[in-house]
Amino acid sequence: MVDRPGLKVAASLASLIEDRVLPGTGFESGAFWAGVAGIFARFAPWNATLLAKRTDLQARIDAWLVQQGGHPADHAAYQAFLRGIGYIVADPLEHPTGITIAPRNVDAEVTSLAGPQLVVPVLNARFLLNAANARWGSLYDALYGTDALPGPPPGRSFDPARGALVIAWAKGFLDRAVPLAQGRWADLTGKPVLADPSQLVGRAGRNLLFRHNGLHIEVVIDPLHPIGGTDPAGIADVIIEAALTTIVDFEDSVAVVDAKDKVEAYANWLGLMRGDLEATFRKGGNTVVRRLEPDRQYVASDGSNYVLPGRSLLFARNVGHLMTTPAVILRDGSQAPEGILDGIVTSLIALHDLKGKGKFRNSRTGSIYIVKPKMHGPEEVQFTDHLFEAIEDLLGLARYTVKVGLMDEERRTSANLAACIEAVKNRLVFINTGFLDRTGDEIHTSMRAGAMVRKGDMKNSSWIKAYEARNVQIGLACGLSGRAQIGKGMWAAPDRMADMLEQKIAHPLTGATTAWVPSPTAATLHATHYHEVDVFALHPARRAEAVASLDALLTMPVSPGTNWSEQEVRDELQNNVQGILGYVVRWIDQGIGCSKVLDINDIGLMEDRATLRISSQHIANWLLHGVCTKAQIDAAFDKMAAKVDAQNAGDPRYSPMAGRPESMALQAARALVFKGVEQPNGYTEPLLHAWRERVKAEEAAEAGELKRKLGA
Ligand SMILES: CC(=O)SCCNC(=O)CCNC(=O)[C@H](O)C(C)(C)COP(=O)(O)OP(=O)(O)OC[C@H]1O[C@@H](n2cnc3c(N)ncnc32)[C@H](O)[C@@H]1OP(=O)(O)O
Ligand SMILES: O=CC(=O)O
Ligand SMILES: [Mg+2]
Repeated sequence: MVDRPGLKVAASLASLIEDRVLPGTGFESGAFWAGVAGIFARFAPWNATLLAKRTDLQARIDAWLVQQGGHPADHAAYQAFLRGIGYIVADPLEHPTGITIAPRNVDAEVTSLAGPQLVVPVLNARFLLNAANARWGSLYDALYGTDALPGPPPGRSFDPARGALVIAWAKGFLDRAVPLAQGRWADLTGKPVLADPSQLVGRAGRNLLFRHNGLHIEVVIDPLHPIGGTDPAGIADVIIEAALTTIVDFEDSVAVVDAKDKVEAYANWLGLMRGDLEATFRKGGNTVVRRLEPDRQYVASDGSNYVLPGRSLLFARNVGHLMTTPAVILRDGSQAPEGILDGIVTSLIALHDLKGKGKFRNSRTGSIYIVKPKMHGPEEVQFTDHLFEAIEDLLGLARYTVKVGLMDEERRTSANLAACIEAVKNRLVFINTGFLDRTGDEIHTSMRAGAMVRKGDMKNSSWIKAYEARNVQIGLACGLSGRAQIGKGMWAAPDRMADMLEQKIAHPLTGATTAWVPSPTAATLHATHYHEVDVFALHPARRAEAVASLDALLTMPVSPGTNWSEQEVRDELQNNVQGILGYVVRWIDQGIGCSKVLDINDIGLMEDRATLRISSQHIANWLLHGVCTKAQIDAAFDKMAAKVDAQNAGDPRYSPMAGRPESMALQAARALVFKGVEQPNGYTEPLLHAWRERVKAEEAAEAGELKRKLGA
């Protein structure tokens, strides 16, 4: 650690900031750190007070539910109780003036376009670059390489029958998005004549650029290409605008526990904001160097240049208010709140973009986009608003330059959504239903109400339907249409693209202007939904709907009975335990924060800290209410440890867990379940961090020992 005015800062972080971030921003290091110390002095105690309030409210809810003897039958009494303890506050939409958000200088990707939002873990430069470049994706590749179309997965050599299916699908899509004046794209043999010629907005060589619902589609015409050569119109590919926005995730998809990890994360964000991030890796026997794509150049019909962004608009998801970081130590010797540090450093780094110091532009309108997760209720959102004001003052930025994406993923936020929106109304750029964290919080908040329904049945609960509907309805009532995104949650089955194509169209149909996808391929396929549905045209009808009731939102997913068979209980436990172990073992032992983990049916599911929160809270709930015994959970851990070991047998860095009670990963996984009831809001971070730090300390000690031996 090195001393800086009012703080101790990890040497690696001080060096990143002073040697690589501050130069070019116009800030001098001493003044910068003094300003940072001032922000911590003001906001760290406030942050602690907010966390204490979370604990206090949860204790009151627990006590009330115990006193009621479980799920209260009387909705009115429950609401009155929640209002009495300050869990529910006054709804600004009930005020005659209502609220209309008013963010300024927001990019078109957020205000007036509807399309996919990709999420990418910040620690993986190869994925980060791929995500930023996922603004454009090949529809042919996305269809050919996934299960989007029927038939066996493609092998090494080109399968012409599958190729024909791909082309038929893509041309069917063009028929709907860019219809021809006569006939179908499949029958085209020459130049297309469009039903609406104004859809042709540019050309690049022979390629044609079309626009539909604000999104672009480039039809690649190349008769010399192996595919184009066999196509009657010479069409070699259909490239579509895909991930309009991407969230660079510092939160639930990464394992960041110390200064070294934080510096790596911030350095990658710096590379994105400066435009010089590179990743070199081996793929398919070749060395690949991946960089950010430049903007795309076309010629409009009047001969002028038509330039389109080559990259997705990037947001940084900071961590929430809960955790602290050893990267900065405050004057009283305590660790700094990590969310405050993230806010300061990610904004500071984004100055490189704002001041035009980078190779490319991220925000063309001069905004910094930060997603703030896991906030509980309006006071916590207001805290973020004030923190961002202080950061703007520190960095000499105009008020409301730093924008916020508000995750609606905790119950107290859903129950007070309009008040939360009001708290950041001048900087709000999205609301989003993070249904995974939200499910974890649903279980934890009502832990004492009774045994929850099975995990798979959660999606049919009345609370989740009300939650999803209210988010859109309240968003529209607060004027988000045309000003900010209304977003839907993650498609957590990255290999199930046929299912995604079938189901995720529901997101734009409900009025969402964006929805999360786990990969560039998923972004390309999901983008087609925003051609099928003109989301903005649906908004007036959605806006006219009555907002789903608060009572429905507050209805707890407690099972009406617990007479599950022994087999059903075993299946439920094993499914949850397998997900927990498969995810935790990589987090703890290898520092991997987001994984594709096989579920009990061998389907690879995206697991992150939010899905872990659900699984661990669910088992903790069933144990608390006697649906299962500790012995049954132990048996599930024994059986699934062996299964997860077998699934990872090909990984040379993997340490088995079965029969090894000393495995730190296994101990962490067990603690998440057996100490689940007492975890703050059911979060998994405190235990994950503690165990990962132990593994890192052990590895460092072993490395030191080896060095000593080699030196001796
Ligand atoms: C509840 C929440 O908070 S959800 C938000 C947090 N979740 C996420 O961020 C999920 C992001 N997605 C991912 O991390 C990954 O897709 C995983 C872990 C789910 C699967 O990863 P893998 O098993 O390695 O994926 P898979 O082998 O199918 O594909 C890898 C290829 O896809 C690309 N890819 C996969 N996901 C992404 C992504 N999110 N962004 C960019 N590229 C990606 C990789 O770059 C790689 O391509 P390359 O070889 O050309 O570099
Ligand atoms: O962050 C997203 C979620 O679903 O949780
Ligand atoms: Mg979340």
